[in-house]
Amino acid sequence: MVMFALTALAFGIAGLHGVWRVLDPGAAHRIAESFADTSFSLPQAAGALLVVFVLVAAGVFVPHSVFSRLSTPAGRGLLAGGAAATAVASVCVFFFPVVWLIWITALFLGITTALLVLQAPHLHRKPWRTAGVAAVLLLLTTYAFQIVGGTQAGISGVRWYLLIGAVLLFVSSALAMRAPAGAGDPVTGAFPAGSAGQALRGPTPIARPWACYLLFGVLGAVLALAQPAVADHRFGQAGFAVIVCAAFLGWAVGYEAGPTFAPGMSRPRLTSLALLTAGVLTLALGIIEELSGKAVLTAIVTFAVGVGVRAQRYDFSRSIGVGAGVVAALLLTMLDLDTVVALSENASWNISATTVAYSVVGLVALVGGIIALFTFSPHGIQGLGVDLVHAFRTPAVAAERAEVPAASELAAHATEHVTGPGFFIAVEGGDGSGKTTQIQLLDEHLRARGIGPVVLTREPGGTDAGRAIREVVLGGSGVAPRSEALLFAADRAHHVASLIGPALERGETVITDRYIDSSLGYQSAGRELSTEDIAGLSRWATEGLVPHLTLVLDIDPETAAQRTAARGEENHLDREDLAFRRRVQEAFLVLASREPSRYAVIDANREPAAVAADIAAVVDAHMSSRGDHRSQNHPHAGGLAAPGDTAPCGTGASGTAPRGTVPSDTALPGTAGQRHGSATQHPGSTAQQPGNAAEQAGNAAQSGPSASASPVSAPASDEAETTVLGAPPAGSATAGSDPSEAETTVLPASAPGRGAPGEDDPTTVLPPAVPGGTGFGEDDPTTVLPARHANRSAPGSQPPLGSRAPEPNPHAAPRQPAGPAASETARMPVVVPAAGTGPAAGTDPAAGTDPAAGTGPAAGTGGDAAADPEAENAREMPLPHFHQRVSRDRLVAQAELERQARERLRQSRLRRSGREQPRDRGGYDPNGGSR
Ligand SMILES: Nc1ncnc2c1ncn2[C@@H]1O[C@H](COP(=O)(O)OP(=O)(O)OP(=O)(O)O)[C@@H](O)[C@H]1O
Ligand SMILES: Cc1cn([C@H]2C[C@H](O)[C@@H](COP(=O)(O)O)O2)c(=O)[nH]c1=O
Repeated sequence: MVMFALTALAFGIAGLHGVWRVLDPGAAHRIAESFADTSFSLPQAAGALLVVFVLVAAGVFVPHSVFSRLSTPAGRGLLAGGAAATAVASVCVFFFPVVWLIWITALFLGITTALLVLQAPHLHRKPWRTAGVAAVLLLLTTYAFQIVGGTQAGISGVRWYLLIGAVLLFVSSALAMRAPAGAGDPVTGAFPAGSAGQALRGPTPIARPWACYLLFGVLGAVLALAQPAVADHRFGQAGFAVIVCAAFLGWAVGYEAGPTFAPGMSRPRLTSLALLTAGVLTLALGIIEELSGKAVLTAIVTFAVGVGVRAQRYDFSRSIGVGAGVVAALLLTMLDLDTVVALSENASWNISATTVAYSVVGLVALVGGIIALFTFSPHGIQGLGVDLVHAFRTPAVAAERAEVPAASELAAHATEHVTGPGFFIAVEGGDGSGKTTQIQLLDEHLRARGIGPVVLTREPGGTDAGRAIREVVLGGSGVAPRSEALLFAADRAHHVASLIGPALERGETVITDRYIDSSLGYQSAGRELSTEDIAGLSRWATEGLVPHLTLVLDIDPETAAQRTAARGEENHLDREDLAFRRRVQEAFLVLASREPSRYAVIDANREPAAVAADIAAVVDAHMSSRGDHRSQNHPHAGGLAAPGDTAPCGTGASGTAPRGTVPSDTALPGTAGQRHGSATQHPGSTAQQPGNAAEQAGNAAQSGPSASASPVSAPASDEAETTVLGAPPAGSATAGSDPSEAETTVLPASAPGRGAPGEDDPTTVLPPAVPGGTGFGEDDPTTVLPARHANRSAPGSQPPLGSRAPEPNPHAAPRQPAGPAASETARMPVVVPAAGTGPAAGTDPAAGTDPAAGTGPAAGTGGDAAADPEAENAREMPLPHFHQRVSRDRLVAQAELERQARERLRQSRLRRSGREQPRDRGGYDPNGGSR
């Protein structure tokens, strides 16, 4: 907002300046004369600028490895020294503005920046915040000078600006020295606000990041060309500041808006179109010869860059792209070019070096954008029209992708099952965090309190079938990542259906050593599989059952690694490297920060007894706030909650295990996917409003008796070292109970086992072919189209809704034979999973008819995804694709189809009341038994 206001102000001043010039024609003449007098040479200036840039870059890059070995106090001392040295050099430039002094200052500046980034990496993440403020300062300084002394005076403004910078550097140097030791050092269990998404996203490589490099290249070029263009067109130094401000502004808005921008468009396509747009507008930048036009176009170009790069998960250095763009642009500017091309009798085009530079960069981006349109998306240009038509609409699917799924899906799931009155605890944490040890201690604690029965179980391997799966998935060197994900989900499905669900129905307390979050941590954050798919898979496997309480044992990954190494029994996952462990650990923390009412983060670096004491306190608080109805070994003491009951605390539905809130966007916190954690409720009961940790903490403070009675306090933020997350407000919100909210989900990704379209139903919106496949993810390459007579090919394909009993048993899903055998023959070649997208690939008879289907290893070949570049790309774009040519009429009808599908879904949920009886009982004791 500050940037906006200041830039608006600057434009206002520019406007006034223009008026003044119009009112005083002599002034314009004088300015032109003063330029004519100078011996300014653009090629030389561009060369000098290039050296400045290279020296800054050298300073930023070269010493990293040296500095990173320094201890914190030494690093801080060096930072203070660097700032002081830069300040001294800047003062020297002020008095002796010679070019070699400017270069020395540039080198110092680079080194100081490198030191700063090492000490405070978060400062580097959104450069427009810091550089933007500097640009606005420059704008104000140079305008002030130009208004008083004319265009030429703007140059003196730059010198004074340098002096202001020097003073600020002296001050910051002193502050850096005085900062208390340890300030800003990371603490376990905490992550800097805003960095969670980045932390969890981790280094997610994309197969072909060249489009992102090109986008950053355009950004570098337009920034670098601002000064030469200004000199070329004699806009004055303030003109430079205007263009730079516009560039930062556009970039910032684009980057922030990126995840939600054009929600109806697939992300690879958005990136491609952004590149294409940036190319066209950069070309235009070369043609336009007027300041405000240049500034506005620059802002739109950088906006496109922001949107385009943010639409991708990426793991590459933006500095490389920006650096290449800067160097290319400045080298082109050094060409000594100045030609006038007559366009007509009255119009001519002045081709200068900057014009050429803009044009070349724009052309490269334009060509790159066109190539990206064909190759970046797995679909090529197929469906481009659909994406364009739907780009700015927020159909249900697009809305899910953008912002809302958790709440709506919760509401949807809440109507499906009522689980028994038991209490469900999951213990999560990295390998060696002490889960097994703590579960034993918790069991003892509950036993001492007279709470029982308590079922101790684990994943994988809580059941007989699960033990066989454990052997497969953890034995030897493991299986392919996707198989791994499916096997964990398979174990979980059976675990819930045969052990956890029935135990909860009986009113028992279930403590599981790992649950859904482990899949999100290991397979999504760790293995870097799509979070959407992993969440969807678990959601489907568990039919949305989530624990009342999840205890996250937060441990320094190095300590945990030492513990597992000392213990001696390591599986292949235990032996993953530290980066992997860190990603897993951070994923748990992100998940916990989403739903503080359902999570507690415990510092597990401490002695077992201290950890156990915290856990006992948290569990006691949660249990007592629920009425602790099982404390007399009295199964079903709590009974089933009647619709309309109010949950005594926000841990879930009243007396029931909550269903549904499997976070589906863990890779995107702080972005479009920043969906708030939620708890679900039995219909009619109060539901917790989606909200962030801080909001919920705030709510808790004002909440009713249950919250205030709890000995556990809600955290003020998610940065507490040991975050003991307390009970949320009793009547915190009611939004989730609004049936209309359920309607915001069209056949959610969570439900491959239900809601399949009826073949006889012409108004069915095709559900996803794989869990999570509705396209909610940032990396979703598809637009979901309505389809008729299409069959699902998801794991556990279901018969169409129309063929099911009128009152379908919601537990029926897992019983359906999975895989190809269950797929019915498609009457139309509609569902063709993309190459390598999952188990369904190759199962559709239409696969052979689609060119894309045969390209990937999964299309019937069963090849290794990791080995194949195509498959590697598919790994990033793992959602199903609907290769159907869509008629215009159908597109027009889509909104109506979705509405009808929603209505039917809502009706069918309302009708559902069946409940499956347990089929398989088992139990797990970490020591081999159960009690
Ligand atoms: N608080 C603690 N301090 C030191 N050592 C501990 C602590 N808790 C557990 N340990 C030891 O660390 C090792 C791993 O503990 P434990 O098996 O409980 O962890 P885990 O999280 O269940 O591991 P995994 O996930 O690999 O099964 C064991 O040797 C255990 O004795
Ligand atoms: C449930 C689940 C587990 N894992 C991994 C995590 C561990 O490395 C092993 C289980 O070993 P433990 O000694 O029983 O903790 O499996 C996973 O990657 N994904 C999951 O969903």
